[in-house]
Order: sequence, then structure tokens, then C-alpha cells
Amino acid sequence: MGIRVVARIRPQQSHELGKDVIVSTASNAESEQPTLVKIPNPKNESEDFTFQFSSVYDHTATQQQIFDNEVSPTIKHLFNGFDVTIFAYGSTGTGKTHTMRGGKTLAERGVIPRLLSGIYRRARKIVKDSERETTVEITLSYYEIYNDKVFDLFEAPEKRTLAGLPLRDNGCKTVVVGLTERPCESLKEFENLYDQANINRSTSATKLNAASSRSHAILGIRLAVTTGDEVRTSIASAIDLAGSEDNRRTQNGKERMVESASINKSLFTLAKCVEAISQKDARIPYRESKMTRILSLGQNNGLTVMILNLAPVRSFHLDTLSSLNFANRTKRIEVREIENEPVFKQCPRGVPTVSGSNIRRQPLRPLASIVHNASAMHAPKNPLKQGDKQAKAFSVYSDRARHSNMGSRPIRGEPPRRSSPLKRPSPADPFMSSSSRPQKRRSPYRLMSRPQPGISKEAIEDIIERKVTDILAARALDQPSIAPQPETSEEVQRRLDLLEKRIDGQDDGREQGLTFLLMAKQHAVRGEDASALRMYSLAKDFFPDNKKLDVKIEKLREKIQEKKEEGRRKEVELQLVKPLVIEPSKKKNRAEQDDDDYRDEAVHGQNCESDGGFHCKARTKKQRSRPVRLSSAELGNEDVQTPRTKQLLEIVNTRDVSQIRLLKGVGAKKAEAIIEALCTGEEDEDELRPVTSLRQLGQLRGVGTKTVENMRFGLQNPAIE
Ligand SMILES: Nc1ncnc2c1ncn2[C@@H]1O[C@H](COP(=O)(O)OP(=O)(O)OP(=O)(O)O)[C@@H](O)[C@H]1O
Repeated sequence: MGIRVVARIRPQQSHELGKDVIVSTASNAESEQPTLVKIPNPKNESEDFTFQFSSVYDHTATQQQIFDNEVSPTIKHLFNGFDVTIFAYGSTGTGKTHTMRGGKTLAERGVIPRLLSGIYRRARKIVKDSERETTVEITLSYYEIYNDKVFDLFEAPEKRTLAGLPLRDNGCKTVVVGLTERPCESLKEFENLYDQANINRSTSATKLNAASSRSHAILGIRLAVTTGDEVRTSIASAIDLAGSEDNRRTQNGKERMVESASINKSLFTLAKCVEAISQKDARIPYRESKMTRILSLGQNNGLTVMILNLAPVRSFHLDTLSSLNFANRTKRIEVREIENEPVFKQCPRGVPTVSGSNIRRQPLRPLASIVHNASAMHAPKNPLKQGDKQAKAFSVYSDRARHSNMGSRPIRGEPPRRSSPLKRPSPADPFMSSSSRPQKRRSPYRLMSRPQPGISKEAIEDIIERKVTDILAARALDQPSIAPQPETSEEVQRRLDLLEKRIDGQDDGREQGLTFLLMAKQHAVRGEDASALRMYSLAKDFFPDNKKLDVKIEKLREKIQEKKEEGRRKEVELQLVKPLVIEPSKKKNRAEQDDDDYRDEAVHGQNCESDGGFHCKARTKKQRSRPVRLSSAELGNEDVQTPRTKQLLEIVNTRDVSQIRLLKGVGAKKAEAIIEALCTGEEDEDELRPVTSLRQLGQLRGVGTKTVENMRFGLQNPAIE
């Protein structure tokens, strides 16, 4: 079954009234509902391009209509175990967020709140009709991809790390490591969660949209329908993509430009993926951006609806044309109409359990028939109404019934799954395919037996890999000895699983280990020592001989222990000593410290003449308010450091935004940039490299000598202490 692409043309906005409307809709001879979008050829206005989609909605379409016709029919399939993906695509300011999220009034609510409302309604009905024998559990995750980094929208922005959440490949799909999953029992609860999370989403005003989404937002709704021992799980993904931007029109400033470049790059990669899929290329460049890595690897194994948002006016002409062309290619992608296998609560080992992190999905692939028919598609199949202008042949494609032979094709490394039982097409259900019989399962080896002329090297490798995986899977199923013993503890079982994966060569243990290391570092940077220790311990499974890791774990344990003891000691002290007693001695230390600083600066000032970049002078106490110029010795030499330099380096090496941002001339943004510069290139190592000299600090991207001078000078400010 193909991706269902529907177009929605938004109304003119107040500032567009009186402007030239160039996008129109039309119906073809067979249906009343418009299915065609018309737009003039920018090079020859007397000629129209015509694009055909499953449905087309003009400015009069209501939120209710879009939901009832395009989204509501997917709900029952979701409850039958099919994954559903609904995404809005279009250039900035065309109505994606309006369509997906919508407004606050009942009538203005968008696809997402309505979808949740429909899901809860159906869930209640199922539970009631089954007299509570069937239960439905709904869990939510919500994240954004901002500047190619993944951030959990259920977490407050202060908790974000610079690098964002890491991605991990898990079989055929990419998962976000460490994403919050929130059980959500009612629509009310959802509304609260969703509203709160949307505050965390990155939006800004641009010239083209007063509340422009600067990120791609992905809401995952996981459904687990349990009847007796059987659990049927499926996921609905509702995605509000950020809009592509022509920066000649946005007049974006520097920061918006960086976001815009990232948005455009990911959308360009999405377009390249779609192009590669429809060209049947062996390599689909989904790894070139996080958004495509997450999306193209999987959300499409089931039902997919793309809502193409368009603006009607001329100022969007080229953007609209480009979106229409993209949508035209997208609708040719076939996705497999396969439901998720139910699992059993007490399933034997070897049967995959379904959870957020291990549901297997598949990359988008074109059907052979689609490419085979590509040339036929170049000519419009649906005659236009009389009087309509003949469309440009190359831009019109028919959406009419095509069928897929892929429904029953087994997924690599997985037992064959049932294809959709929903086969009879009906106008009320746009997702039913044309065949009325359930498709037969096909042996995974059948593909192998047929000679395939002109087969590429990549295809051969792919077949070999599939064969090896099948054999390994078959072998694993034949080996009762590896079934778990009932008394095996969870921890032992986990370790056995990891070991088994490594022996089978099915998992790159190093990659997973590095992910744990990276997370450990992120926790350590945030000062969350206990979580860091847990992550390091998990990483240890992958690097059992790494002595450094042992030392790190040991040190962290000691640190946590010390902290605990310190805490206890402080508690006791607090009970015994008045806090005010501390103040005078603290002040005295500060004064002593200042004196030391001046003495050090005076000594090092003697070496200044040879330093081309920095000049320092011995100063008297009266000159304190002027920034201190630094000697080359101080800049580069780890041994010659004043207490203040040491203090500065210590602060920087905490990699703690809250501390670094307090330095003079730094602020939150620069602090983040400094930490990012410190973390760059460390992903593959298991050691944090400290900055050991001011010169090194000054060489970090975005810092420079002036900033170093300022930061160091600012240490006189008592606020730092
Ligand atoms: N169908 C519609 N009816 C009424 N107003 C609409 C409609 N579609 C969009 N709008 C209005 O147009 C403006 C831009 O819409 P929206 O913010 O949804 O665009 P967007 O595509 O999400 O933009 P960006 O990619 O920049 O986030 C908003 O003020 C929105 O209310």
C-alpha cells in the first residue's frame, strides 16, 4: 500500500488579502471530492501544472473534515496492531502546526488532540464491550529534533544536554536512547502533558510566521491491547515537521539562519531519501540527518498519511511547486501493510517482545511494480474535465489503485508477519487495499531461489546478509538449551543476552558500549553521579578489560560515598553551629586570595614583552577594576598558573553550564558553546580531557583571548565564589 498523500491549501492570512491567489483545486471526472491541485508554471504563466493526490482540501476545509476523512479511519487499524504514521509537510507558514496541533477551541483542535480523543473513546468501548477482559494501555513519548539533535519534550529544557539524546540502531530501526515514556490514562491527562511539552518546543518568530516551529516534533502514542495472555502493541506517530525556508524571504538573523540551515538540510535529505527510494537506489541516505534516520528507518510499516500543507498566494510560488514535487514522489513510495505480531506475557525466549525500544520497523522501499510502471506514470491516467487545461505530463501522476505484493514479504531477521486483513476497498476506509484475500506467507528462502538478472553487488550482499540472519534465527529456534531457566535472575539474563548477541555478531557491542559511555559522561557533566555510575557500569559489560573504566567507576563510587558522608557531616554541623559564623572567615579567605592573585600577576608581568598577543602589567590595588592582560607563560604553561587561573580552569572543567555561565562575558549561550567545544571529538573516548592552560581555553571555538581575559578578570566578582 502506498503512502496516502493529501493536500490542504490554507486560507489567506489577513496580510495576504488582496494578493494574487495562484493555487486552485479541481476534481477529476470520477469523484466529487477534489483530487487535483493546479498551479501555474512559473516560466510560462499561461500553462498550469496539475498534481493529483488522494484528496485535496481547499481553504474552506475544517479541522473536523480533515480528521474525519484522513485520520479517524486509521484508528481501528491501530487497535488491530498496525502502526500508523501521520505527518505534516510544507514550507514555513503553510499550516502544518495548525493542522497537527490546531487551536484551543473545540472546532480548532487539530489532528493530534482529535486522534487521542478517538483513541481513548475506542479504548473505553473495547474495555466495556469485553466486560473488562481486554485492557488498553496508552503510553506517550514526545521529542523534537532541533539543529539535528534530539531533545525530550517531556523534560524541562534546563535538563537538556548539549549533545541531545543519542540514537541507536536496533535491528531495522533507530531508537532514541533515554526517551521518557509517560503512561497516560485519559484525554485530560494528555492535554496537560501535551500543552506543557509544547512550551518546551523550540519556536520563534520569523518574517514568514510569527510562531514558527524551529524543530521537527514527533509524538509517539504506544498502544498495548491486552486480552488474557496476548498483548498486541502498535504505535501511532504524529509528526509536525519544521517547514523549509527560503532565507532570501525570511531575512533571518544569525541564530535563525543556523536553525534554518539545519531544517533545510534535513528536509533536503528527506527529499534525497524519497528520491533514492523511488529510484530503487541501493543506498538510501537516511543516515545523513537524524530526522531521516528516525523516520525512514521505520515509521512506515503500516499506514502512512502525509498531509501536504500549501499556501495559496504567489509569494510562496516556488516553495509550493517544490513541495508539490516532493509530495508527488512520496506518494509513489510503497510501505508494507503489516501488523505487529501479538506477544504473549509468558513468551518463550526467542520470541521478540514488543517495547518502545525493540519494535522492528522497516526502511521505506519502493515496490518493483512501481518502478516498473514509472514510465506509465509519466502520462496522466485520469482525464481532466472538459475545458481543463492539459497538464504537464511530467508532473502528473495517478494515485489510482496499485497493489502491493510486499504485504506478505518477510522482514529480514524476523518471523513472517501477517499482512493486513483489511482488504476490501471502500470509500469510507481509504486505507483498504484492492485485494480481498489475505496474502499468503512467503518463505524467506524463496527470494534466494530465483535467479535475478543484472543483480547489483549491494543486492547480493543484502541477500547474503538476510540468508545468514535467517539461518541464525532458525538455528536459535532449534536450540532449546539456550532457553532461559526460570530461576535465572534478570541481571544474569541481561548479561547472557548481551554475550549472545556479541557471539552471534548481530550487535556491534562497541557501539552500544560507547552509547552508555556517552550517556555516563552526560550525567557526569550534569553532576548526576549516581546515574553516571550506573551508565559506566552498563558500559563495563562491553569493555570488560578496560582498566581506565574500572578506575573511573571506583573513583565515582568513592566520590558518591564522600558526598554522602559530607552531607551527613554537614547535617550534624548545621545542628551544632550557627551558619553566620562561617561568613567572616570566608571573607578573609577571599581577601587573601586576591592578594595572592596580585602578587602572581606582578611576578608574571615581567615576562610580558615577548608576548605578541597579550600584555600584562604589574598592578596596584587601585588598578583592580581594569581587565588583567595575561602573560604568554600563563597562557600556555600549566606549571605557571595563578590561583585565579586555576580557579577559572577548574570552573571550565566542571563542564557545568550553571557555573560557566556565571563567568564574566559568558552567559548561557556561550557557556553551552564552550561545553560543546570541549565535548567535540570525545564521543569515541572514555576519558574527559580537561583544559589545562589559558591558551588552550582561548583556542576553543567561540572563546578567544578577549573572552579568556574577561572570564578571568570577572573572577574578582564575589558572585562567582
Ligand atoms: N487552515 C487554516 N485555517 C486558518 N488559519 C490557518 C490555517 N492554516 C494555517 N493557518 C494560520 O497560518 C499561520 C501559520 O500556520 P502554522 O504556524 O501552522 O504554519 P507552519 O507550517 O507550522 O509553519 P512553520 O513551519 O514555520 O512552523 C498561523 O497563524 C495559523 O493559525
